[in-house]
Amino acid sequence: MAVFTPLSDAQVATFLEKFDVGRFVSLKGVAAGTENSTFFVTTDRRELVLTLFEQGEHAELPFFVELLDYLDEHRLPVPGTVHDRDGVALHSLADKPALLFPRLPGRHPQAPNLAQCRALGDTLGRLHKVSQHFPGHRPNPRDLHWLQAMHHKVLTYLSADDQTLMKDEVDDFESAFAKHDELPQGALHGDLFRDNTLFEGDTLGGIIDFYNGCTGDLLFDLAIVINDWASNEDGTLNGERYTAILSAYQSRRRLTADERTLWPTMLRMTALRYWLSRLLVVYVDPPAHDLTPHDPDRFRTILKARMAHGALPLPEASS
Ligand SMILES: Nc1ncnc2c1ncn2[C@@H]1O[C@H](COP(=O)(O)OP(=O)(O)OP(=O)(O)O)[C@@H](O)[C@H]1O
Ligand SMILES: N[C@@H](CCO)C(=O)O
Repeated sequence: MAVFTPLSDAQVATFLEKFDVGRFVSLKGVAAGTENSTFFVTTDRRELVLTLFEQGEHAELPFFVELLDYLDEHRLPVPGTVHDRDGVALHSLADKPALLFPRLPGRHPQAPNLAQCRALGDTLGRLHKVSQHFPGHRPNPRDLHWLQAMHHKVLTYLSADDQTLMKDEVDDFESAFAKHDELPQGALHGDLFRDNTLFEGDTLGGIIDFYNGCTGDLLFDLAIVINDWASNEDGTLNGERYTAILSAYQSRRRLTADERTLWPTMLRMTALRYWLSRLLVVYVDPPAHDLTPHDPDRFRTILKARMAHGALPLPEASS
């Protein structure tokens, strides 16, 4: 379930009058999603998505609007926000911050094929190329500093072996990153899992859910993608998907020497980032709503596989 605040047809019809989007026809709550209330809205002119923000830092919403609009202006397949007749995107509805988006086409891929992996790698490479010039600023809220500060909170729930594993890994990341200058920076999606993409066949119709968006190491975003898109059931890397994503990505943006050196560490660090965030949801800060949390062990398995086997060699750019 992902409608925490129900809306009536009349409320939405009145809300839409601020915008030049046509007349209200119908409203449907969207079942997917865990954080916000999402609705599909049909008017006599178009299909829209209405999001009510239920939690998180509302002060950061203007950053997300700027980022989405910037990427949309640069022709990335993201839902740029719909602005009202006065040019305002961010509104309030049912006492919650509200944004209206175009509804993008497609479905989330469960088992992405290689053409879909290439499309994702190519689009992420393009996104990172333009996002290096994005003027906004929001420090990555899930970076190494966060890992250092937060991992203490879950240690008590872990076996002695897992406690050692987590502490040693965080120390290792710290010394690996300390040896290098700052990596290439830009705006990141920050959570680019398969269920935040929409595909029509092999065409990437949209990247959604930018609410982990921030600015920081571009390599962080790429490592999140590889761990979710190119991991086998046992956590090991799927070589074909790995190569398809990374060669398409590098045809848009070649990794620097420092990024190549830190790549195996970044894969481990982003695996631990999700192991930890999922453990925090299960043990420390469970959601108020009755939702099944994501499985933390999935990312422990991925972390252990990266520790055992490292990364596969980085492919060259595809032509
Ligand atoms: N612009 C869009 N076009 C088409 N579908 C969309 C769009 N935005 C959201 N959706 C649909 O609504 C669902 C929930 O949206 P979203 O992922 O933003 O919610 P959320 O509550 O932030 O979820 P979570 O953080 O758990 O992924 C998506 O899985 C997708 O199916
Ligand atoms: N993609 C996240 C959930 C949304 O932030 C996870 O899989 O844990």
